[in-house]
Amino acid sequence: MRPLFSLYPSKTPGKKSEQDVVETTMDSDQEDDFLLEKRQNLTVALAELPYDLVTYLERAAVHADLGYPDLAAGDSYRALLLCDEVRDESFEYHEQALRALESRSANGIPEILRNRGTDIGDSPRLSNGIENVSIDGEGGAGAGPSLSNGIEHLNIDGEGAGRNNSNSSNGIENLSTDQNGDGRSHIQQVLQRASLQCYRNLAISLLLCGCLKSAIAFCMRGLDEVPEDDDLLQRKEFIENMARRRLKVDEVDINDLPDQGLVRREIYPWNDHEPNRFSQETLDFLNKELSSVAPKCEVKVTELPTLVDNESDSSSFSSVSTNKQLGLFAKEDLNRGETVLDEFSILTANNRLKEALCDACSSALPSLSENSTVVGCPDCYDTMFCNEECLSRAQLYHPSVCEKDLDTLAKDPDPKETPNALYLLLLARSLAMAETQQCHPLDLKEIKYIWGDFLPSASNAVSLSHNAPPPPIWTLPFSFSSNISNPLHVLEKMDIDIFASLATYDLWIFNTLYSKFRGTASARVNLRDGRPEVAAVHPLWCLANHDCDPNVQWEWGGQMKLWCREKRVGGTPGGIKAGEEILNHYCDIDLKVQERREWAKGSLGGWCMCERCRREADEEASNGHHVEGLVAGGPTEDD
Ligand SMILES: C[S@@+](CC[C@H](N)C(=O)[O-])C[C@H]1O[C@@H](n2cnc3c(N)ncnc32)[C@H](O)[C@@H]1O
Repeated sequence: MRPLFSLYPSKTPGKKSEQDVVETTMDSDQEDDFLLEKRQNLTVALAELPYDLVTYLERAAVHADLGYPDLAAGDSYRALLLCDEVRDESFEYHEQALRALESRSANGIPEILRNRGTDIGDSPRLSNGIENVSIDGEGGAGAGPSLSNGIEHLNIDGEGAGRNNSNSSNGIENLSTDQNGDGRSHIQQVLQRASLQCYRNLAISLLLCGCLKSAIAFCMRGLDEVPEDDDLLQRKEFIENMARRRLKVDEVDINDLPDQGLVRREIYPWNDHEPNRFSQETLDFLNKELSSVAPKCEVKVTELPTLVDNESDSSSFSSVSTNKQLGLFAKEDLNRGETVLDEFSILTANNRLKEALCDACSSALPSLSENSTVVGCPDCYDTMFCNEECLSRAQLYHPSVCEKDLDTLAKDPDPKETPNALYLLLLARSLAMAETQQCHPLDLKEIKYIWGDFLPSASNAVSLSHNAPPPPIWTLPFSFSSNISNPLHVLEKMDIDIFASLATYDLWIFNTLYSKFRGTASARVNLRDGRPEVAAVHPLWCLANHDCDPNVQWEWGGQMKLWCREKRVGGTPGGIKAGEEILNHYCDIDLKVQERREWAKGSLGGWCMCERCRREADEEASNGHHVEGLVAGGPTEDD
């Protein structure tokens, strides 16, 4: 694994020789181990000194070197918030943040904030180490942006082509280091350097995540503070140029810039909450949970076809490769119409502000007639539940959000923001569950064992070599607001100290939660306008795999219910024999094969390869029908 970019200045001047590249490759594992250890030490340091913005900036640099620009942005944003705390005496953590900065600055400007011109000699590298971010192949024959995730293959080139590399040109160097030189205190100077560094970090790291609008917004905020900062000016220009090409416009309106990017979806190397999903211990736990919810079913390890998203990868349907996952199986025969699973979950969310939905299970509230079972929370006026049972279940999350003014969060969103808003609300619910139960969010039993659609860290890594292929396409949707600012806003509303709670509420934890929700949540649409309004994770229901010829049917009211189908597709009688897999359906099975497969690309992660899909695709092909998406050059992710 190699870093995508560096917020630290590199000590190596000039371009790498071939030998350097080989040596770097050979050492990259050791380098990663070193960086991971450094990350761990900085995380421990932050637990001890949570208001130390310098340590946040140090960890941002390590995250960047490890190739996680999203995590670098998260640390830089917390550091920026701490800059505000230092600046404003009336802020809650002012004293702590000021004392931490004073202590870190006692021996001069902290290393991470120093001008690196002296470190790098004649190197054209600028003090933040980004040096020269260029779009691969730009200006070359036929070359252009190559990735759909907004990163577009950013390369670091050792030469500062066409840039003003003067050490005194980037704003930071213009600040006097003389304690009394211009009347400002030493601390104020350190603070100004720090906040400028935060803006620079946020600009480049959010750009690398594909969040161009937020990246440029931070450039502009930084330029408001230090208008002459060459570095920010260049980043802003770079983003504008990239946006002009992507949007194919001459003038860029910041409001039109893309802000939804993609980041790495993986079990982070330091995540020790993720269980071995195939261990006997996990299976025993899940089967115990299943015994009351689906007494005739058991969870087992199974092999599923590895889903692909184009014809060349799936050239022979007869030789489909498989991968190990979990699935739900019948332990006993199940008759037609028989209930297979009946599951309640409090991991639900709804995005309607004035809709009469139960806060716990998100089903429509019964009417408020004389004998209505509807009850309100005795401590806050607005929160309603179907009945006493839902109120009692709500005690597993509601106390930490009761009267906390979170009712309007992500409600009635802009239609194109609806899925993100629902995922944010699920995240908020999981944080409330964790806080109320005093449990790490990743250890909640509703979350710990669910599928996250993670890729191995190695396949997410980005090479820095000059000859490297394009970086991998990351798969976890990411935006500054959904992943960084809004979760912190939720925590603040819950009166949680966002600096002192890193062990439970760090950005990598939010990303892991989002990965799991995106892999398992179901949504319900409002029948009046067809828009998704409710989302939920049912941790046992979501163990059942998809098939376009399902043997069960599902419905989600207050509970998620699965029952055995009367008939299979094609009219054969239903019924499930002991040992057979419970085959759920995630899409409308009345769609044609190509439509189902288009849907599955987004939702399953590739073309559905179930027996029915393969058979119908073969039939269509032999009838000479063009099957959309099954021909080379068919729709891509960008479409
Ligand atoms: C909700 S989970 C289902 C349970 C999952 N197998 C587990 O281990 O927990 C959905 C994921 O299961 C896999 N999956 C479900 N049905 C599949 C199918 N018919 N073919 C291949 N993979 C499938 C896909 O990876 C999908 O993203």
